[in-house]
Amino acid sequence: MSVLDEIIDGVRADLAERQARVSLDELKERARKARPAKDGVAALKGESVTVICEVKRSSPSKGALAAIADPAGLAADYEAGGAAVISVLTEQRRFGGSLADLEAVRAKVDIPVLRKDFIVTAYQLWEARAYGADLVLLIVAALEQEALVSLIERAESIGLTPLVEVHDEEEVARAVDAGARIIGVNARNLKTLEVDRNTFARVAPEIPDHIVKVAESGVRGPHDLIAYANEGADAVLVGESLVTGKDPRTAVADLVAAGSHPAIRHGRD
Ligand SMILES: O=C(O)c1ccccc1NCC(=O)[C@H](O)[C@H](O)COP(=O)(O)O
Repeated sequence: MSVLDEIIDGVRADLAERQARVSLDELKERARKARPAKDGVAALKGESVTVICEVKRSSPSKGALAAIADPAGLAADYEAGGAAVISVLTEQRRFGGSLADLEAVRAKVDIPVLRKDFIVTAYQLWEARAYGADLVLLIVAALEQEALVSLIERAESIGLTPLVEVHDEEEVARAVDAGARIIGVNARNLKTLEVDRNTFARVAPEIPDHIVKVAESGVRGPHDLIAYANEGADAVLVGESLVTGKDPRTAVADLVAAGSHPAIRHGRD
């Protein structure tokens, strides 16, 4: 069984517990009262390369990364540094996240918030909206095509912007066919956990121009952002290097400054 399959087994077990406690109708009612969702595409596509900053306590590949007692405070630092979107990992078993983290972050920042999890049912989309998310991650490798199409449509219909994650050319074709407006190319293979920063350069040319392109994982600092930008990234998603660094606000500001540097060609020349 791959790491991704193991994670999803755990996600399904935790999901069943939540579904037994909270009805879909209750979630929908809560979602209706939530602040209207912000536009994820508008937040990520700009003149400069934008930065999605992640609240990530631990990971299957590295174990414990950072205690993060105050996820909302960390998110506020990210926002002050110039982040375009905050990514909140809500998976509990392997990443130490929760819906409470999502809710706390949403209450603190004004920029859009991404629910980063392993979404396999519409119930999780309603949870995302009910707890204040504006975007949701949908992982192509975790979903049959019919489910992917249906979750993208449902997400859009309730105001969520899906960030559709791929790792190879075949998954790009599936994401495009399914109607993705934002595609994230993850340098991390979720089945082996290997990180290959060449993945974006190989896979991104298959993504049509009108789709927002996000380079995910393995960004250690401005030099990696500049490399991804020159390969056509509109945005980067950064977790580990921010949560393990000493000064997240300055680290984000350095990334944002690199993203607007005139040396970046990024289809703007
Ligand atoms: O981070 C992991 O080990 C991981 C393992 C299995 C599935 C997903 C995983 N991470 C989710 C992500 O994609 C990253 O948190 C995100 O792209 C940020 O990556 P990084 O900057 O390398 O922390």
